[in-house]
Amino acid sequence: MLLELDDLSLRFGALPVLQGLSLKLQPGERLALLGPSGCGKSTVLRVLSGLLAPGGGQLKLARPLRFGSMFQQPTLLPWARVQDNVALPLRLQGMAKAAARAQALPLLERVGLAGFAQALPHELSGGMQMRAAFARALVNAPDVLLLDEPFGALDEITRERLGQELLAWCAARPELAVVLVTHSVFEAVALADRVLVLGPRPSRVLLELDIRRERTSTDWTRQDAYFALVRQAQQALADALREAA
Ligand SMILES: Nc1ncnc2c1ncn2[C@@H]1O[C@H](COP(=O)(O)OP(=O)(O)OP(=O)(O)O)[C@@H](O)[C@H]1O
Repeated sequence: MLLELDDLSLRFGALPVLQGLSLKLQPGERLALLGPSGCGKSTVLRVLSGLLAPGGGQLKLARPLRFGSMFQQPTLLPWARVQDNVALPLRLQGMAKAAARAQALPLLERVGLAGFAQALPHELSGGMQMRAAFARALVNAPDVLLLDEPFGALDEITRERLGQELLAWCAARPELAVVLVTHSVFEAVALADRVLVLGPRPSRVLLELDIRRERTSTDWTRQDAYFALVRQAQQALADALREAA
């Protein structure tokens, strides 16, 4: 076990957001979180990374963990070159500029942006900016990647391609664990090993789907089992939305 949330509860002032939420993450596992808008998915990511303290319950870490994060917007510094944007987490850890830049370069190559190291963010397309954000999330060799709707603002084709690149990256780094927040049931079942459907606020886990048991190595998103799991998650989500309404 890499990390565990045990019976988490959290409120913002008078607003109870999470109540009795438990989850576990194993090394190398990809976990997707689905749930109605505002149910607290981003809040769970903030608790996992230590940005928010649980109100009740516990966050247990197997050891001190490194986290990398990526959001719906690339959040690149507009005045900094792509290479410096990617190197930023290392600079914030105190690494010297030259060393941080050198460490950023192979990641830029890996995400297909080697030729754009000296470009400014506005010179990149939306998909390329997300690639730069992906490289930045990976530059400090994280144990856990926290992804908050990272492909949500992209067109369908770029979205699918980046999803495939995420899977390729995970295959190359078998120890890397991922928590993916998404609104897309299709994306969750396509990319994750396990899918958790959260209920309306105060939120807890309503349904857990184990994708690994069913997943095929090739053409997974064309299999009947894929669509059966998508339907199951859709049903749970529809129930949660009805409850929320
Ligand atoms: N810092 C904060 N202060 C007060 N309320 C907050 C804060 N952060 C989030 N909230 C509230 O907590 C609830 C959960 O927010 P959160 O962003 O975690 O939901 P979400 O499930 O990620 O939403 P969405 O799917 O729409 O992105 C919302 O009602 C939100 O308004």
